[in-house]
Amino acid sequence: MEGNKTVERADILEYLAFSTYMQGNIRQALKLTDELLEERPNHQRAQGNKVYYEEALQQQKTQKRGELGDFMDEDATAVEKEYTISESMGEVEKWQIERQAYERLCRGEGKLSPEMLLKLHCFYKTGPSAYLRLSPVKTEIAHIHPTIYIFHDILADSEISDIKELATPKFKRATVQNYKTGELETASYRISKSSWLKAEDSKTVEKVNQRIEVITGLNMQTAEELQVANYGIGGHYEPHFDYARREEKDAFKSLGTGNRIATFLFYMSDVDAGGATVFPQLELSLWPKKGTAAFWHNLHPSGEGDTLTRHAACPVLVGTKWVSNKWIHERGQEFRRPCELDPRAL
Ligand SMILES: O=C(O)CCC(=O)C(=O)O
Ligand SMILES: [Fe+2]
Repeated sequence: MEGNKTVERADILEYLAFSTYMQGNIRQALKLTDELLEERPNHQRAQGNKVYYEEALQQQKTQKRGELGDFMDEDATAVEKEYTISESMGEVEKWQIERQAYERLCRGEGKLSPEMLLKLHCFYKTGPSAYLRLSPVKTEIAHIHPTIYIFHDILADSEISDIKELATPKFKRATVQNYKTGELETASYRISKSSWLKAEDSKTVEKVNQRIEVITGLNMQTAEELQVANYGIGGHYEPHFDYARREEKDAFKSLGTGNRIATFLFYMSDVDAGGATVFPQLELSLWPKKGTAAFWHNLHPSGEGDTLTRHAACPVLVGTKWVSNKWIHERGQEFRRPCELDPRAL
């Protein structure tokens, strides 16, 4: 990419401004146009667009005052489209803040605090099982409280090709669960293709499941099958929890294995640009690297959901992104990750 100088920065800024405008974020479109004009003060279309965006912004402000009250910020256009229905202003504002963090982290502009950075470290995980003693796993701590682990060189290229080959013929558009009706449906906030692989499907899938068990110390008997997902350009999954909240109707009921206690996420490709997994409340972006995996607990040891684990898959900008997820459930972990009475215990 670095060597490819065929596109002018000014052109990128112009297109980016227009597409940002089309998504409803006029203020950002104006900001990008100002940036373009700083570089090219005589850019005619940019001069015209600036006036146009300024007027649109003014118009939007007047409209919004009528609809939502004086304190609504103009940046909320995109928010409004999906969120006005019955949510209170507090919810809208929260959504807006999260949206800004999501976009910032996707651009790679997250900043972990110096205190956090001091605590991050790497080590070889050598126990407790004999497997790990013989074959230690390169482990990186990417965040503390909640602890987010990155395991390096955890999948071989040959295993990745096997998994891709098995998954591809079964791909379907990915769905989400409607939290009111419990139905699975497609949604514009999750764009990818996915399929599920059983351990019985192949020796590779069976071995991969065993590896997750050894590394996490958690029981795989109650885990979901291995989900494989592929994101094309623009593919993404907006901020969400992997675990079910109390108000969600019958989530995971048919499985009978409780909530999703933990997530194990394999990266099965590098991504040329975009495609990070981001945690908006943690200032954390994880960049896909073929053969690595991320792991975190979604629930506190009390069984209470850890809201800080809310995360998203950023849009792929260049290239394609492959991941596979193993969602590990509560049942079967009673002695491996014992409960705590304190709801917030770590
Ligand atoms: O693809 C990613 O980076 C994250 C995917 C994810 O969060 C999910 O499928 O639940
Ligand atoms: Fe997720």
